[in-house]
Amino acid sequence: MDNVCFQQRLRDLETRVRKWKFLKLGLTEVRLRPRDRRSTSVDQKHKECSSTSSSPQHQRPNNIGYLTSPMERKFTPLSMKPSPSRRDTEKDALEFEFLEGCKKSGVLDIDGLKQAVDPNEIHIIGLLGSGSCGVVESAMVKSKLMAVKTMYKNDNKENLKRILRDVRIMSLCNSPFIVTSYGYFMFDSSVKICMQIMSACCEKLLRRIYHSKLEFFPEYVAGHIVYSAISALDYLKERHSIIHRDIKPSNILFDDSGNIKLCDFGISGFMTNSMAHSKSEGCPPYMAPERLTIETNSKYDVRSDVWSLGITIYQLVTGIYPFPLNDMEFTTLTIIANLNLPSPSLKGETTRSFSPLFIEFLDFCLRKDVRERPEYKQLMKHDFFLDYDPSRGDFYKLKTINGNPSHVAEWFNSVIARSSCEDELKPIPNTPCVN
Ligand SMILES: Nc1ncnc2c1ncn2[C@@H]1O[C@H](COP(=O)(O)OP(=O)(O)OP(=O)(O)O)[C@@H](O)[C@H]1O
Repeated sequence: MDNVCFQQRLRDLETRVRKWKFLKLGLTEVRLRPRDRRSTSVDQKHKECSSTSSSPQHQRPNNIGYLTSPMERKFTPLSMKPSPSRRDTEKDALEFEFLEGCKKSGVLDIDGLKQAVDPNEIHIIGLLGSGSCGVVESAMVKSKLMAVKTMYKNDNKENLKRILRDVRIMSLCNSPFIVTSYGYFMFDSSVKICMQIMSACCEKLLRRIYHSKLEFFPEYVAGHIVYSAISALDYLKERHSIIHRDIKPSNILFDDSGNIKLCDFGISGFMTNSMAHSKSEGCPPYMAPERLTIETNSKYDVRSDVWSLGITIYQLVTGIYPFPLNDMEFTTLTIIANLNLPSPSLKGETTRSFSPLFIEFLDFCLRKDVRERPEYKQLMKHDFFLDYDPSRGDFYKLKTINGNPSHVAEWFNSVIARSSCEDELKPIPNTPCVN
């Protein structure tokens, strides 16, 4: 018998028994909802779990119940190991990548200093948000305030793929428009990514604005988001041949100095010949028409992220998700995918006025027919994008004070000051990706 496989199975068995003992000891477990693509900025259940403990050792994953109890599992004796020809080679490769990744586990690069960190040195402070793959918490590590994303590993191949992709892409990226990773920890049943802490995502801000009846995102803030997001997406494409595939309000983050960065690479993909070749999941209400159409959903390019950014920006400046949402997600997706139905446009917007340049830019992003939708390089030549490019000197719309983009920071801090953090938990009616 292949020694590596035997050891792997033994390790799996040990892990299961350990988790089973853990459950038998009577520690309470809250089962995670079945996987869905919904992400909420703050999940009350997780908040309760995380606030009870400050040690990561006691932060038990809350999804282990239904997937790991040996009582519910069909146990395959070691002698019945599938023959090599029937083995899932992709899963083996992922397990191998996981084992390789373990070698760098616990080595954090904090402010240019690489250091080995013990998991006990992660002191959790509070919950920042949660998504379909795990929770994000603020934590103090070696006197540095960080965001720590914990993703729980199970036997599902897609789950492992997603975790490894997030780790790999976060470690690769070095852009001022992407959240910086300090390093990661890999355990038998979970992975923790330590990253730069941000103040709030656009979804949280939208909820605060909506419930406190403030003005939705002003055009100049939208311009700043467009500039930062397209710069990040173009960097991912040009430098690493990566497509994000999950652009939506909860994956665009602000810090209180007004910087805007992308996060969450769990469903990003590597492209060949500039094309993505996987249907992969995403958040359907933000998916481009070509990703919702059977003939084209396994061959699309970065222009599908341009669409998702367009929908996100439309929602931020109007407060409205531009397609009718009802119980039937299918109906919404059919409307998006139907090229004969009109695209959303700010032209018809009567409650607020926007510049013709902004309206035109968003109309380009929201062209339903992908062949008519521009790529990043074309969008980066558009005057609306150029207005927010700081390297354009006098033409730069956001005049800086002492080198700081003060306008965005001022707007962000005034929204936070004039709204309540409880509002971050309250969904907005007719908006996707909320609980
Ligand atoms: N670096 C960070 N600093 C502060 N908050 C963060 C950070 N990263 C993530 N968050 C918060 O946590 C939320 C969930 O994070 P993330 O999207 O990475 O999780 P996920 O499980 O991959 O979710 P999704 O279901 O959207 O794919 C974000 O919407 C954001 O509010």
